[in-house]
Amino acid sequence: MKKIQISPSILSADFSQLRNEIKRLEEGGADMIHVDVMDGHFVPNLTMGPPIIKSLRKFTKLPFDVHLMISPVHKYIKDYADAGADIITIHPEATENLAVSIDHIKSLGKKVGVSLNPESKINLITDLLNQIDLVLIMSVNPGFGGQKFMPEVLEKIKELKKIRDQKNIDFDIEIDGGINFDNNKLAIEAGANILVSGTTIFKNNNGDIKKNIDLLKSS
Ligand SMILES: O=C(CO)[C@@H](O)[C@H](O)COP(=O)(O)O
Repeated sequence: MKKIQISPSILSADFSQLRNEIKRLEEGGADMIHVDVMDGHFVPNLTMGPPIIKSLRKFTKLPFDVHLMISPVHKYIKDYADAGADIITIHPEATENLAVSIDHIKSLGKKVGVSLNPESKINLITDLLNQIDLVLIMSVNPGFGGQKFMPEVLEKIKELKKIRDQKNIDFDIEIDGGINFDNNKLAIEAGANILVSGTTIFKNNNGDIKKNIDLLKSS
């Protein structure tokens, strides 16, 4: 079984204190830092671009797990790679040619993630799974933190895990959206090994990040 990892989403952090928030996440045992990039077009919200990632890069050695919710995405991939992203995750619907965008991310020396929205089917990526390092399953419609977990996506995770076993290939399964101390177990049992969480990590237990990360990891 793969090690369970936590990727806290800084969408729920105090933006005026991002450097300190990242330090708190590092001290609290985060395995990576999840950066939600939104363009107000692919999703109905605007967040951060490469300069913010670049300015934070020097303050942590943790990998930056960058989720690009932007369309068209292809021409911006290099900017995020140059800014210091370690994992670059894109949506199949946001690029004209998913295989070409995957190759581009690899050519920049970065790990490739592909994300599926709740309504997106696995067959969008089945043929490319052997090229992908991470599949990010959205358990909310992307755009905002603090939304309600959609349990129906657990079936998609089970199916992905089955395909991974059958094809004997290796990729991480990450889940994102509404993850809390009740559904973390369901996500892990279904096959997810990386949990993204914003609200639960930053807001629960008076913002005790270490406690919240430990609780999310224990299943
Ligand atoms: O990308 C998104 C939302 O679009 C997520 O990364 C959320 O930011 C996770 O936040 P919570 O649902 O845990 O509050």
